[in-house]
Amino acid sequence: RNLTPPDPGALRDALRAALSQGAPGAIARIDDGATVYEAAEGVADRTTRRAITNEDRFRAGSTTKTFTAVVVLQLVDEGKLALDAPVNDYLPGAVDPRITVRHVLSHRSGLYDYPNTLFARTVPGFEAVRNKVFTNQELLDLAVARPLNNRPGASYAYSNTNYVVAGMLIEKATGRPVGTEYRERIFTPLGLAGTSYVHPATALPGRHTRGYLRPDEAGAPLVDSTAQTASWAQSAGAIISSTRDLNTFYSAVLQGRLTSAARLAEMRKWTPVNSTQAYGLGLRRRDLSCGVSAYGHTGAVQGYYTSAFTSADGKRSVTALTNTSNNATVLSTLGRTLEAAFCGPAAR
Ligand SMILES: CC1(C)S[C@@H]2[C@H](NC(=O)CCCC[C@H](NC(=O)C[NH3+])C(=O)[O-])C(=O)N2[C@H]1C(=O)[O-]
Repeated sequence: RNLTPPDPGALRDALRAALSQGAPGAIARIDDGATVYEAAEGVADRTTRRAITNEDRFRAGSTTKTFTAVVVLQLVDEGKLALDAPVNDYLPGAVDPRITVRHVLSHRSGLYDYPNTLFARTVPGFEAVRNKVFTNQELLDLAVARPLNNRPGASYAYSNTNYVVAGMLIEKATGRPVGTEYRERIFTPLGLAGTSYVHPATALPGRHTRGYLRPDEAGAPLVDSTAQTASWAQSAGAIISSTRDLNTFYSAVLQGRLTSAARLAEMRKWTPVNSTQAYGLGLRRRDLSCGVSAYGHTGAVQGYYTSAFTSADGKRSVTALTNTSNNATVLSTLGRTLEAAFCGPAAR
């Protein structure tokens, strides 16, 4: 399907709206074949007032889940994991014996989402973990202390625990840390020079935007959440990236450059989330108002909201970032960058 050209004005307007709703800064980049559109509004640093640009790296949150799913699917291609095998075949006694690898990648395992407990109170919860280093088992223990949300396979229920388990599967199958697998299987082959996995280091490498967490209490000042281990997230959300790199990555995923065609087809087996959204394996599908569907993921880690999506053929991608979080209005506004990228002026 030939897409209408992107609407740079709508892209800029979406970022300006995010600033009016509390984001100190916002950036977005569209890669449409060889044509690049960029927008940037506001500041990367509220103290120095330095302007944010698309050169600024950021905590990419749950877009990490797509990287993790790609590595798991590569291991399936290599015969080291099987999608419909029980997780416990690889991690004895780890979870309910009915849960399969496919269940965790599609958020249908029923495993409890432990951030609901950790971050029930936003800033106290964050301050309690920002310098902590968790083992995967400690995070899993937080989850299995609670009953399953649903019978494994019965329904969709988003849970970071699923991608902690996926990271454990990668490390068991390869004998290496997930960061090594990300780097050797994805970052280096795709030339993602602005993308890294530095857990548990708290500093973001290279030029980056600071992140600002909005407290629950109305009117309370933003909290600078830039420095954190992100250890609560790891293979569920600790990758650092850039707008350029996430556009390159999602384009490569949908063009089948990282997995076999059969495994990409598995990624695109959809579980409905609502009337306009579905979840595959580490991949979201968003059905837009203009009839176009976009494929990618969103992310929320303290101080950073990310949205990264590409077209069905991977030829047009858009990534956007605001350097604030715990602000549902801003997260919703970030979704407008999809309409700007894939629906063109008619959507305004
Ligand atoms: C489904 C999401 C949006 S949330 C999920 C994951 N992030 C988390 O689970 C952390 C959420 C708490 C972070 C914090 N919020 C609170 O503390 C609220 N009390 C904030 O906003 O910075 C991620 O990333 N995913 C996004 C995704 O996949 O799109």
